[in-house]
Amino acid sequence: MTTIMDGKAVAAHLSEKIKKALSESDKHGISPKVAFVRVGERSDSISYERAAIKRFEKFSIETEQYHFPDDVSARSFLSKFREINEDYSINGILLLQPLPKHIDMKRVEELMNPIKDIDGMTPFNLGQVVTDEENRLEPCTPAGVMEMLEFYNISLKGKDVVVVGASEVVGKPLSLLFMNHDATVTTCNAYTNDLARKCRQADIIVSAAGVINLIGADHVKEGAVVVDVGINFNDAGKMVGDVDYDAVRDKTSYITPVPGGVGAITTTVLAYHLMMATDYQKEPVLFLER
Ligand SMILES: Nc1nc2c(c(=O)[nH]1)N[C@@H](CN(C=O)c1ccc(C(=O)N[C@@H](CCC(=O)O)C(=O)O)cc1)CN2
Repeated sequence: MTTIMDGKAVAAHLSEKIKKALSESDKHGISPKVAFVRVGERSDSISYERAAIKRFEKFSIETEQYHFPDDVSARSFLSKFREINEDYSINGILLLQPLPKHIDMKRVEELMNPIKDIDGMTPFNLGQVVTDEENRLEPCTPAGVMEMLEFYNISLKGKDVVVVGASEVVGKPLSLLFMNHDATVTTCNAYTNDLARKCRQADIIVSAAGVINLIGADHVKEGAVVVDVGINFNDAGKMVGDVDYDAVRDKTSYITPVPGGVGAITTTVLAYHLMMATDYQKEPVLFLER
């Protein structure tokens, strides 16, 4: 029997913790604020930002949006970014990725205050994933995958995991999170030979490649867990994942749909990270239960 993993249920569970933290922070007169920073008009960035704003509004969390044209000079962008970073009223920053090529992402990552980095992209926060520190700010999508697996009591120790996609925002940190749980991880990329054979060896497959129908029935062994992190839009403008869901579903023990799977958790993780970030910034007034 296949269990369809429900991202909304996981998000609802996490939302309770956020509401509790918000009510505690309110008692101390603390109102968290998040800044969204976007350069250009990429449709994936716009839809992620829109979804995140909607989520924050549901929690009545204040948001500020900073939009720059695609051709903004690197100098002028970095100068404004510095201001946002140093603004004491802003507790968390989400920088929509990717940036246009003429802006050096490494410069921005190094510049961002790790304590405001609610999407865990700075070298400091990624380093904390490597060393498996507690209470860290990790990238939201990988964190959402872990929340999903934990919610459904899927054990990771000793499991063979294949992560398809090696991006800095999802694939690489996600592979590290699995390693921290004592899983054996294979990280595949666009050059991987015989992807189907590698995937068939996996107890858990996570696809984060951004390629429609990349994972078919031939990639999945009977009883495997399949997590689809892909957010793609097909020719009809419908949101679809990387997995050929109808072809794969009956072979799996657990599977995530798109939409309604991991994507439905990510923005709630972002809100939770904002509470963590605010909590650190307001020490010694700690209001988040750990
Ligand atoms: N700083 C980052 N920027 C971007 C990231 C990221 O992880 N960090 N990822 C992409 C995300 N993305 C498209 O590529 C994207 C993600 C989520 C949504 C969305 O509409 N989410 C909905 C629910 C979707 C679902 O149920 O699966 C929601 O959260 O309510 C759109 C696009 C872009 N940039």
